[in-house]
Amino acid sequence: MSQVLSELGKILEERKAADAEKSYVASLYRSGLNKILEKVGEEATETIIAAKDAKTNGNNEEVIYETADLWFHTLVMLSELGEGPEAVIAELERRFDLSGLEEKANRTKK
Ligand SMILES: N=c1c2ncn([C@@H]3O[C@H](COP(=O)(O)OP(=O)(O)OP(=O)(O)O)[C@@H](O)[C@H]3O)c2ncn1[C@@H]1O[C@H](COP(=O)(O)O)[C@@H](O)[C@H]1O
Repeated sequence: MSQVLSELGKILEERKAADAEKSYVASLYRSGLNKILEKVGEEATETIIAAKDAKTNGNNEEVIYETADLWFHTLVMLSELGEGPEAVIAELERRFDLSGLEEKANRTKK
């Protein structure tokens, strides 16, 4: 797993005990799951807009920035639910040798 994701997962866990006045992540935990989900929604929308703009202007800088915001907020969401980035990495690893179509067919069988 990416060292950055792993380290960030640890920091997010540590921030559960941090002062919400001094830490953005702690302030999100204090606000609760609905606020975190609102941020995930906001960042997803901003990412979509940035991707459309990138296609038009040929510059990917903004879409990379917004995608980082989106990934970050989804990691905070998972952390709030007691999960870390390793769980998502493990799920992606599980899918490695499966074609997307096969994986989708397996999903509907569940
Ligand atoms: N990777 C990030 C990261 N990415 C984005 N953000 C914050 O996410 C917010 C993005 O939301 P917006 O763009 O909507 O900004 P905003 O208008 O201030 O947000 P709202 O007031 O609307 O909630 C900004 O405040 C960014 O600073 C992040 N904040 C923290 N991290 C990581 O988390 C660690 C812990 O952060 P703290 O808890 O703040 O110490 C940091 O060391 C970083 O590694």
